[in-house]
Amino acid sequence: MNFNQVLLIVNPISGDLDKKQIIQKARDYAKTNQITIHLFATTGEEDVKKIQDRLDSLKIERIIAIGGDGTINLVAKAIKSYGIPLGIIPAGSANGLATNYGIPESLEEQVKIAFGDAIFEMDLLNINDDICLHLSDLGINAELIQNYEESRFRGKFGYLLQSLPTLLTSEYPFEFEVETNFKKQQTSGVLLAIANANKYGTGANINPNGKMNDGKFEIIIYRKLDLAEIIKTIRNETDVNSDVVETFQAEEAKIICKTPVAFQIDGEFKGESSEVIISIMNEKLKVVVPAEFNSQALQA
Ligand SMILES: Nc1ncnc2c1ncn2[C@@H]1O[C@H](COP(=O)(O)OP(=O)(O)OP(=O)(O)O)[C@@H](O)[C@H]1O
Repeated sequence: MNFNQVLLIVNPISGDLDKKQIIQKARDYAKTNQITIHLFATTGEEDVKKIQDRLDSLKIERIIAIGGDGTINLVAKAIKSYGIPLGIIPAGSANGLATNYGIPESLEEQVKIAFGDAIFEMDLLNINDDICLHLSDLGINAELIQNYEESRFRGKFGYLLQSLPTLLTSEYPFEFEVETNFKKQQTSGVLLAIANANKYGTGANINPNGKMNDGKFEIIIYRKLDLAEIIKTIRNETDVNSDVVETFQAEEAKIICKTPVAFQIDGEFKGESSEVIISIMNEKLKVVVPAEFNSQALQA
């Protein structure tokens, strides 16, 4: 281990989970390896600036984030220009990025990986001047996130509870004009995803051929709600019907919605949007991943 100063960033409310045990495991691991831990608990107010203040005053060499996708997103926003590797201990209701990296369920292993030395440099997307690591979308999934955020119930159960009401009240299909550096087209669909990664936190693999370090992203359009095709996607079958799902790659893109459509980035609802502009950021994020992920990614 060639580092000593670690900033442990914990979201105390994510996933409706108590983080004491996770923090203790990280402290135990650090103590055994003569590593110093600095603890920062997010507050939901100006966390990006507060994290940067810590990085400016302490000589931090490794950051470990404990939270869900929203937490990882805000940490990435804070640290992207510092070049410090980020370990992830998933503890949210949605842990999509951790699912993409194959971070295991066992806390023991998660801690070991977060302190480990397999580093993957991932692309970051700039979407309407916000940062996106994982997946963003317009349409029915963002409506589900909006309904979840407005409801009283947190965690996975909260999402389940909002699924049916979202389906019943959604005014899909939505009309999109998509312009990339390669083509321009009019289309309509229930969901338009902008994918840096492959899978949602549920494991649904909507973008099996996407790579997080290729300087590109994928636009995936679900034209209609077709259960058979959705099941194929979840099972990771690649012969999805192109009448239902269309995927194409881009390096930059602009999406115009005929009427404003619900929009989310990395699981955080961003309101309704009628224009979405996407590009790849100059900065990359160094993520500490399981060694197996890196050996597969570098072979591919
Ligand atoms: N102490 C806090 N109190 C309230 N909100 C917080 C706090 N710390 C961070 N947040 C907010 O938590 C959100 C990130 O939560 P994250 O996505 O990591 O967990 P989650 O369990 O998946 O979240 P959610 O249940 O909202 O989907 C961010 O919007 C962030 O601003």
